[in-house]
Amino acid sequence: MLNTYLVGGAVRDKLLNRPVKDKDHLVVGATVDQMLALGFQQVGKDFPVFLHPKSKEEYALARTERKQGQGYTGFTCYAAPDVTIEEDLIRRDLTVNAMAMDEQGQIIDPYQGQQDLENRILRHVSDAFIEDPLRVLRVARFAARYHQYGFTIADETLNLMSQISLSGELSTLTAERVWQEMHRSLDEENPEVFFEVLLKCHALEALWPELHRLWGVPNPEKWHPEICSGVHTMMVLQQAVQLTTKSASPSIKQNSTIIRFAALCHDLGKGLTPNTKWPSHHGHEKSGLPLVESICKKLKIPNQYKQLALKVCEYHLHSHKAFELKASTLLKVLNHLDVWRKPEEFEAFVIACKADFLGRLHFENRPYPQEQFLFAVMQAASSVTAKEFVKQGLVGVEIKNAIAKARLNAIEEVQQNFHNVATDIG
Ligand SMILES: Nc1ccn([C@@H]2O[C@H](COP(=O)(O)OP(=O)(O)OP(=O)(O)O)[C@@H](O)[C@H]2O)c(=O)n1
Repeated sequence: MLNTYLVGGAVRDKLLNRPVKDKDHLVVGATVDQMLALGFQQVGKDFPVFLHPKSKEEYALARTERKQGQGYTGFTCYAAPDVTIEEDLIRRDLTVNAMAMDEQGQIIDPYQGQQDLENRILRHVSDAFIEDPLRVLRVARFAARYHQYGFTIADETLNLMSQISLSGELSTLTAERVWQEMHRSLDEENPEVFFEVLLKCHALEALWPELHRLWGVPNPEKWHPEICSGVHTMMVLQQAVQLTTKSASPSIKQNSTIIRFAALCHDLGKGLTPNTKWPSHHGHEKSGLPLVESICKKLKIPNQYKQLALKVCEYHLHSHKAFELKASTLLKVLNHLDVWRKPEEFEAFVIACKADFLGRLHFENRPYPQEQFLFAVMQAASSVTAKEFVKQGLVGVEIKNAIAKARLNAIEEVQQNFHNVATDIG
């Protein structure tokens, strides 16, 4: 009979009454050969992890880990029947992740994880915490996820996270791991907490200087009572969360992390404004584009994320000023956004712009009639297609010109219909 325990996130989330996604099991006192003889399938390359023959859940042999080399690689692990459960649990990142549950449902908790769970504290288990720089990002992500329950990070743990960040070790993490943590954080209810934690522990400046530069960059008080561009960006991110959950359309929910990423990047250009020009940021939409490109390249971010982020960065002010734009400018923007081929991306674009508008102190509950207007403009313009002009016998460039003209007329009609709304907000 194997001596197995449920460990890690499954125990933590069970105690928090949250749904358990992955069940990880720990096996104490067994050998690789015993596991194979019982029909388990070995999957781990670096240490002995197996899949259960029926449930396919993960079972890992108890192990200790020592860091040998630099960075995220360079661990030597020792897995053998004499490794105790306490020895396995002490190598883990947080006390709330270092609990085990035996088959009778009894909790094994040598590092006071339950107490920290009750006190809503994310605390490292031992000094070995600093051996793994990924933990800086993991703890920031857990802080974002459990913020809703009132969790905060213990001061000593935050100090260790600063120590790791300032040591330069974060640069040893692969792009994929970093993006995985950022992406998972964007999917949480309070992704802004992820970035705020990274700011506090000096990881933001090490990982994304383009984003870090926004803190301390002022905006005009009239439009941005919160003043700081970094604070504004965090408020926009939170608005993007609100707009991509609950009552959002299925396609918006499906693209929620793409929209949130675009919200995060929309004002990067403000970090480049010379301080002699503050608090105005003329041209920040264009100057932000290479910064968005650079973050996406560094993290090897999927193309869909980059495409929307670039569009929101370049055209968010056009969205806010939609009622003041000429029909020809509106048509140009629709062309740039390629709404004819990507209508769903346009919906995502408008939501990200709306998050920017609402993500300001005291603006949170304002209406954003630009949303309805832009959809009406898009729909009217999209309803014009080549078909009718082909029927009339037009060919080549004549068709192109006729479509453009008809689209302009359609947009002007929508402008007339929205005339009252436009004068109200003007
Ligand atoms: N860098 C890491 C990665 C993992 N772990 C340990 O391995 C467990 C399982 O890791 P993982 O599945 O990545 O995380 P979960 O805690 O299960 O969290 P999530 O809900 O995000 O999957 C963690 O609870 C933690 O005990 C760790 O100590 N340090």
